[in-house]
Amino acid sequence: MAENDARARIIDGKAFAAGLVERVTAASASLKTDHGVIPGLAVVIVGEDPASQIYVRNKGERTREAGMRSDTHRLPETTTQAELLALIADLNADDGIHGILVQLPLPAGIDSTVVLDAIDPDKDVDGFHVVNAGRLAVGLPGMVPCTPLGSVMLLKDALGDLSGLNAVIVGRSNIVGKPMAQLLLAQNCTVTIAHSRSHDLPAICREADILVAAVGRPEMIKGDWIKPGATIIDVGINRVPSADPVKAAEGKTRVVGDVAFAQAAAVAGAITPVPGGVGPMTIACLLANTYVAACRANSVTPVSLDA
Ligand SMILES: Nc1nc2c(c(=O)[nH]1)N[C@@H](CN(C=O)c1ccc(C(=O)N[C@@H](CCC(=O)O)C(=O)O)cc1)CN2
Repeated sequence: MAENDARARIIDGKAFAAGLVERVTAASASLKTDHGVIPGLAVVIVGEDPASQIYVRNKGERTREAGMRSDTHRLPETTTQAELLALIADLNADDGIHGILVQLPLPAGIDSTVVLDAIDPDKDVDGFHVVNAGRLAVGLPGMVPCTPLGSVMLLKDALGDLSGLNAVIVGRSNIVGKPMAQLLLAQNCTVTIAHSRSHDLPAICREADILVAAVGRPEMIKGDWIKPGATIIDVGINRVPSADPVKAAEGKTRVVGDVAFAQAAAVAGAITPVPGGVGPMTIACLLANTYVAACRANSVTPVSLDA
């Protein structure tokens, strides 16, 4: 089979995310009608990072389209940590705001751990607060990080029951790798977290029924690292020069994942594309978390957002 003869099923994260957003929109409308509550999300961005500006604009648009309140706080690059913490304190105290998100990365000089841990854990719709990491680890209800949450939704939709499957996660970040491991453990998978220092990474990956790539290295995971029929979740979003040398010389770029897609798709059973796989689930899950936070703040039982 030629390298680009894809035979894996393509997991359409864009379509799944659109369905989830529809369900969140309907649930939020009922929350307003039945309880007079409009979910409110505050997004804080510091500095001018161009990619972050786009993500934040998209979050604002999606939030308003879902019928929620959206406040965006754009702070200059020169903002001090104390000023940012003061804004977070105000948002923590604002009863109309149920979700607070500080866009990452933050400028050098601001300690993101201190900032994220200043957010009220019940408003921490990113699920990055240490209290939410702890809740996830011990199986208590909390806020679950959006990218891992969306990835598990895609896996359950693709495979049904995940019990007993071997899951290998490549990447040990606090915002993807570690919470992904907790979520897959909760689904009764046998979980391995591998990383750049793991010995014989290809051999570890070849054991995976479910392979989650979250390393941030363009196309690092090759086709011969993949067990035939495995399900691949590619969390990577890497901007690289265009494949067309003329366009590349003009500075044009394209987005690729952490997995060499064509090679992997020739071996895997199912795979998320980049773009259009896990990425769209991140914002859809952010809206879902904001809806759930608004329900909890008003002692309302959230409706199921399952498909
Ligand atoms: N506070 C947070 N900061 C950041 C997060 C986060 O979840 N919380 N994640 C990323 C950025 N991000 C959202 O903020 C994000 C990135 C990418 C996508 C997405 O849908 N990507 C598209 C491709 C986009 C492209 O072509 O450039 C896709 O995969 O289809 C959504 C959200 C870092 N910061």
